[in-house]
Amino acid sequence: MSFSVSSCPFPYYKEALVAQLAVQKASLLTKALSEELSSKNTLIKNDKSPVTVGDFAAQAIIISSVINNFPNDKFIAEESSNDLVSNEYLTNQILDKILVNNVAFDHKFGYNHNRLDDLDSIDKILNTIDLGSNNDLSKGDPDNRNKRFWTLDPIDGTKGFLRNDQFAICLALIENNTVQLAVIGVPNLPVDLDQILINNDYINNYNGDLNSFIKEKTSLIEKGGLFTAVKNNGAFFQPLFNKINHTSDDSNFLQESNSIKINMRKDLNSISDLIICEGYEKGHSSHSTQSLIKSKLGISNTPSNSLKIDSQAKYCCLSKGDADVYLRLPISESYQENIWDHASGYLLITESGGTVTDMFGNDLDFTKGRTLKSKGIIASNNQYHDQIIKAVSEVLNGKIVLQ
Ligand SMILES: Nc1ncnc2c1ncn2[C@@H]1O[C@H](COP(=O)(O)OS(=O)(=O)O)[C@@H](OP(=O)(O)O)[C@H]1O
Ligand SMILES: [Mg+2]
Ligand SMILES: [Mg+2]
Ligand SMILES: [Mg+2]
Repeated sequence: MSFSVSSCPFPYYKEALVAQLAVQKASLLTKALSEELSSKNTLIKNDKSPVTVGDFAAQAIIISSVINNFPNDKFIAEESSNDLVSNEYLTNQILDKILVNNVAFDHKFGYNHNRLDDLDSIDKILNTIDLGSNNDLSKGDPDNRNKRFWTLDPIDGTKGFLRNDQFAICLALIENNTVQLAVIGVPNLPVDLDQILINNDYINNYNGDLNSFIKEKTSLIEKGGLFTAVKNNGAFFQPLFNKINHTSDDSNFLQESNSIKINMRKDLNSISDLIICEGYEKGHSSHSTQSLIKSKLGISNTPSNSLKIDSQAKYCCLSKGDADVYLRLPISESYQENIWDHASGYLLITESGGTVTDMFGNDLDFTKGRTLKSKGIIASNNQYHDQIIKAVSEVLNGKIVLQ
């Protein structure tokens, strides 16, 4: 069930290949589900957030694929089978979707290696899902310094997924206390974000049947991105649903495959030219604090300067120059960000020329357990990072209560 590649000078060569294929396979399944009504079959977890057949299936596929190739590796992943206990309907659905997707994946891409994962029973699926939390990396108050582990968000932006809007499949490898490899699949992200903005202009001035107009326009837009970053080797974009062509003896495989090297926008003329990305859900970040920060910086709050996007698709937009800053200010004093919500995006940004810090300007530490112990996230193209952090501090000092 595993496949071998000959030795390659590119760091994390085999890890990157396995991660890309696993994320692509999970993306195929979740993309199909996001267009189906039955995916709205949702459980609500103890923290009141939704989880779907797609989240569980994607987690099982990716963990199984990685473990088959790296049997000693460990995971910190979002989902747990506890949330599925005795739900026979959902467990059957998960197995069914995984088996159908195996056929679809082989048929669509015609990969000629053995299957990545080996999920053929409900027990195997549940045990695999729990490899994401049943380990010493996740329990108690772990110190994960100097350990090698993966962190996985099988569907980031589950609420966006349920709206058939933006969501992301996010996988990262942490070793030597830093994120070394990141792969993100964004099935619904337009390849060219400008097309959405152009459409918004058309839409504002359109007098006919708006619903059918939007349906027709958006169905023509090419969607789906696979983003890969390797520490000290850059960030890359390729279409998510194209065959991934790697040759094992290629020392520079990321450039040689379908992918293009990407970079954040640089050398803007003024701070008011910054395009800001924020979360879509009002319950996940403080839109009011973010508005105050934008106005302090002199950035207008128009739809083309301020994009509201679910999931780590925000980091993807920044990394290829469709936006310049991601603001995520907390809505409560007590919330701690999960490492799987930011690890992949963090490397994607730093490898495309940007910076990611907490809201005070400090680096992020992914080795302190399942959550970051810091507050807030600010990602930017670096050019005005210090000014942004200063504006955050001024706004928060004048506004002690967070929302
Ligand atoms: N209160 C609060 N504050 C901050 N973050 C929270 C909060 N509650 C949930 N979450 C996490 O938000 C993850 C989704 O993030 P998004 O960037 O998609 O949210 S949004 O775009 O702001 O709507 C979401 O990830 P998924 O569960 O994978 O969808 C959660 O881990
Ligand atoms: Mg969730
Ligand atoms: Mg998430
Ligand atoms: Mg998730």
